[in-house]
Amino acid sequence: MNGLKILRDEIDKLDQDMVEIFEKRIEKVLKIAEYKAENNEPILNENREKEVILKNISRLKNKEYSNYVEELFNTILSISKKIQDKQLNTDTDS
Ligand SMILES: O=C(O)C(=O)C[C@]1(C(=O)O)C=C[C@@H](O)C=C1
Repeated sequence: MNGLKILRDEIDKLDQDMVEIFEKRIEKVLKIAEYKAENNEPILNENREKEVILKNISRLKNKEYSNYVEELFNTILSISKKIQDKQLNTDTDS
């Protein structure tokens, strides 16, 4: 096995872990959507989003990646809101 193959296999494993974690995160996001629907809370919580981004930037060993982690979490948060919105609207329609 050459070096490139080894590295790609390692990336594949990390990607697999990320997808698993992503699905677990979505499960929690869906539960929060339920809570929000029951308590008439809006999907968007800007303060919480800022907290999530800052907390995860602070976890970086290499702060040079700060902007990338911010970009990553903005994407994750945007997906969360899409999923919550879809769930809430599907529930209302049914
Ligand atoms: O914590 C919440 O209120 C959520 O709905 C979860 C979440 C997230 O994905 O972390 C999603 C949307 C909100 O704007 C903030 C955070």
